[in-house]
Amino acid sequence: MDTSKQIEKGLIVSCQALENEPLHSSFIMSRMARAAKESGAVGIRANSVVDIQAIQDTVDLPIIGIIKKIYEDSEVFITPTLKEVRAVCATGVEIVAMDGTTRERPNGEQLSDIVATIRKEYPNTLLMADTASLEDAKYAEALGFDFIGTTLYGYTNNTDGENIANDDFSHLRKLLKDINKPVIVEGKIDTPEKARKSLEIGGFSVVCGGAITRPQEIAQRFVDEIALIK
Ligand SMILES: CC(=O)N[C@H](C=O)[C@@H](O)[C@H](O)[C@H](O)COP(=O)(O)O
Repeated sequence: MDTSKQIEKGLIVSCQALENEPLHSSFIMSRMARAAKESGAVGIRANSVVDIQAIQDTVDLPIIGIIKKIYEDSEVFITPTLKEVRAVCATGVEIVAMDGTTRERPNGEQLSDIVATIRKEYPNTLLMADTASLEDAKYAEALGFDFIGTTLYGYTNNTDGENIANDDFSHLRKLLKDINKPVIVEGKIDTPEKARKSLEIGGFSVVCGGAITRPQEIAQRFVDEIALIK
């Protein structure tokens, strides 16, 4: 089945727990993915080859695969170099997501070269650009990405402190005006209402992570609310 059709107007659940998080475990991430599927999610986003493989063994939903890796010489950390992009593609995921900002990449690599190489080596893998700004999104669209994600809005120096829901989703609205490729809304979508709004405005699909799969974030919201009565 066509991956785009499968994920259109649906919920993609990001099942990620880094080494420093309580649920860091491929087994647990695979169970998170199963729970997401049982709830009607249409796709999964996952970090690392081992997590992707565990999830592939557990659910038959399309996966957006990434590898987070820190390099000393760059702020880019989501599937930053050709090496990680290749490793994600080799798992057979339907979509590989990578940093799609205009920032300098590790080892002086160019995003245009990575895209050209991967299109040749993995012509069937769809490419998603994790962007932070309208400028990034235009750049990624020009490079031929299949999906533009809002993933890094609020997470770069020039967007620090921003939130996708601010000002009635003004950033998303601007993107949708200027970008023709499908926009996947991701990052800080922490309520069902925000997820619905993202799609009503014109988002192609919506990715939710922490609000579903990071219990420490979920519990914190309860604790913070309760603290208000003291
Ligand atoms: C900025 C960054 O590192 N984002 C990562 C990208 O894969 C994940 O840590 C997020 O959980 C994911 O984007 C979903 O977002 P949220 O958890 O806010 O729903």
